[in-house]
Amino acid sequence: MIEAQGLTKRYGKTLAVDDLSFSVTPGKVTGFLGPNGAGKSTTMRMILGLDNPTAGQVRIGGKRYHELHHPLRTVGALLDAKWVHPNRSARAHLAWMAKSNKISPRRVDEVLETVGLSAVANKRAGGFSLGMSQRLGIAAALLGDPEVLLFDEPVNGLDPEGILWIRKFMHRLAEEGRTVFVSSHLLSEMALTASELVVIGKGKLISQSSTDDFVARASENSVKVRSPQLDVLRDALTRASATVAAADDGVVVSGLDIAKIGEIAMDNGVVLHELSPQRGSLEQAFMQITGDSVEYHADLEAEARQALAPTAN
Ligand SMILES: Nc1ncnc2c1ncn2[C@@H]1O[C@H](COP(=O)(O)OP(=O)(O)OP(=O)(O)O)[C@@H](O)[C@H]1O
Repeated sequence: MIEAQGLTKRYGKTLAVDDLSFSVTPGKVTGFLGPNGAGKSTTMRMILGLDNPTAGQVRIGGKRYHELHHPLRTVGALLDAKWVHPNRSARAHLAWMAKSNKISPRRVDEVLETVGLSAVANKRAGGFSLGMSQRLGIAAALLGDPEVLLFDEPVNGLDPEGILWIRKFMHRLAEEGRTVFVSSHLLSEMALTASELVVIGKGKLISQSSTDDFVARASENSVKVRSPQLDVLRDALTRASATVAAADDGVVVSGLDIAKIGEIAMDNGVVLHELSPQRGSLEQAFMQITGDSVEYHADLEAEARQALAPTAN
């Protein structure tokens, strides 16, 4: 469990993180999203005690990072996959980390096996591909068998196979009951990986919710309708103040809920071939909620406006 309360970080005039409160619970993959410069890396560094908050605090399992007796046994992190001595082998790198953190050397071969690097364990890490380096970084994060795992942009630059591997691996860690907190720019990938989202903009919290709710709240409520009597239906729906737009082989209706559209069709003796809710993508939701030049929706409007407003207030 990670809990941030009023977390704030100022670098000179830049307010990188601004009164941020959120929680990340075990047993799920929680995505950490925000436009460039939103403050994600700064937040992760504060969680890991690499940066001190200007105000507020963040706790892991109820403790600040500096209060943890064996930090690597509580929280593991992948921040920079290339952070490894290039001439050291993968095994030597992990053995050095294990030793300096009083972790059993047996764990080294276990984690190499877990991330599928056993066959190259004695090869120079400097010669690793990005995907292999990411796996080595993940192995290092797993060394202390921690309950909490943080990954900053773990799929950046990976090929589809590498991305799929990371996605499945995160799911597995969450299924084991761990707390998995992962930032990424790849929204479509995040939609498949994370069931929960913390979204920030300009250092402030915009939303914390399930991924499904985030997309649903931001997507305009619209319904796809197909019918052999579209003209009759279009007139009836328009009379009921719905907006009807042509789409492929049918129409997309907004302004009425799906049940009402079905009832209007029935009242007018219209046969329906399709009546289905339309869902936006995480990309659309993200652009809508974090972009400056768009109309915000429902209850997110006030939160998003506030979060995206200039910070000099
Ligand atoms: N050490 C630092 N000194 C000064 N300003 C910093 C420092 N680290 C971050 N910042 C500033 O704080 C803000 C947040 O940066 P941060 O790297 O946390 O954002 P981010 O969401 O991780 O962005 P990206 O996705 O582009 O990596 C930015 O305006 C950045 O320029």
